[in-house]
Amino acid sequence: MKTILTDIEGTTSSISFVKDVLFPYARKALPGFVAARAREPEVRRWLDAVATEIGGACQDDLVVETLQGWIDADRKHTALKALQGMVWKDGYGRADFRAHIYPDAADALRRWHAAGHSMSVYSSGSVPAQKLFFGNSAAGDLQPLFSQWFDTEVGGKREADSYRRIVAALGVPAGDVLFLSDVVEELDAAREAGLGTVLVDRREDYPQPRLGADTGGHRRVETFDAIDLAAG
Ligand SMILES: CSCCC(=O)C(=O)COP(=O)(O)O
Ligand SMILES: [Mg+2]
Repeated sequence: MKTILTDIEGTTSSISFVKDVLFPYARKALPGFVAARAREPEVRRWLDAVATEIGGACQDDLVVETLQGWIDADRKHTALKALQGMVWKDGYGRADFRAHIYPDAADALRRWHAAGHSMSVYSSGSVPAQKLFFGNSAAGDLQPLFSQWFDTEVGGKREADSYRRIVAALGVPAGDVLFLSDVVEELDAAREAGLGTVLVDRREDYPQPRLGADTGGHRRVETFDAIDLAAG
């Protein structure tokens, strides 16, 4: 029985939804969110982490500007991702948007779950953001399909040690885990840790198909329908 570990952006869901809907929402809402909630310990902790990184004690306004710059640069910084998740909670709560999921991904996830495969998520988005994402998807509440959730608090997605830690937490042999991602460097790190890998190369996100050397030797599919769990 395979254990499936999946990335989100560019894999189950479109890059455009994250870049064109979630990021602008967070960018706009951040100043008001920080003004209203900066004293809450879980918010303060991450604001302070950003302040430390940019040189120590500074006004929250500067921290907000820094975070907005990181959004524009698509930095996968743990503090930014944690704060984004808190901001998006309001958006999902008010039904301002629902998370995009490719129909083939939603169908396959439901099918694999019904067949008894264990499924987990590893994304740069914070664990609370991941749960909100799948709990409020355009295909309905998919959160119950997943058993474990991992973000960059376990380590960077391009580092083999992160996958070793995930495999230890999953409690199965590395070779029984299949990692799905749109990023070859992430798949390289997972393969180094002994996981099986599939490059999800979606035409909508990557108009130029990645073929030959560009696949890094990973199995390549364009949709989840083409993923053969029996292939090893
Ligand atoms: C699930 S939160 C929204 C996605 C996000 O912020 C992100 O950075 C996704 O990166 P991924 O590792 O899923 O490619
Ligand atoms: Mg991705």
